[in-house]
Amino acid sequence: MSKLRQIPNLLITGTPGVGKSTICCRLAERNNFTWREVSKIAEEHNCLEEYDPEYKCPFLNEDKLLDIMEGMMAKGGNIVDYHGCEFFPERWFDGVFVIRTNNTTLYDRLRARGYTGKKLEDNIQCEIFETLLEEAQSSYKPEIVKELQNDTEDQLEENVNTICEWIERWKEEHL
Ligand SMILES: Nc1ncnc2c1ncn2[C@@H]1O[C@H](COP(=O)(O)OP(=O)(O)O)[C@@H](O)[C@H]1O
Repeated sequence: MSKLRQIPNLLITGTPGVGKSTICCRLAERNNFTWREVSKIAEEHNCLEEYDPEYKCPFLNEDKLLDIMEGMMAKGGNIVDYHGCEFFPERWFDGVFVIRTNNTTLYDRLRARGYTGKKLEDNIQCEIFETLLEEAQSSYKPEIVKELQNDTEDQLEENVNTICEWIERWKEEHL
């Protein structure tokens, strides 16, 4: 599938609060790419099912979501934003960026978002145990997975520049 694409598809993943949306929004603007917020797509297309009382969030019907997204991904130019990565088809992505944040910074961001109790603790643990990094490394070829630290405004700027440069390089290599 990637051979048919003239512009790449990217996956921006990481624990909630690491800065995925912020990065995706800037990337989409600078590159004229489409930002695909998976949680929003799932909500808009009724892919969310019964509520999980423990995690205070609904279950995702992954098969239904993938069917809906398949057509969107065909042409390239998509930036997919989600706090999970193992259930997407590997062929969808040319680059997978795992965004990381140090624990105390992430704690403050999630508290500011209103997270408390188990939900807060589980997300901090997810970051400490590098869950999303491992998930990405076991789901995609190592050469397309990159880890980016995103604690400060300077790093945010740097990360957006790094990904923009990566996009330009990919385009040159796939002319
Ligand atoms: N590099 C950064 N430096 C400072 N604050 C940041 C940075 N990246 C994101 N933030 C802030 O952290 C919060 C969570 O970011 P967000 O993009 O919503 O994360 P995610 O989409 O991964 O859940 C937001 O308030 C955002 O403004």
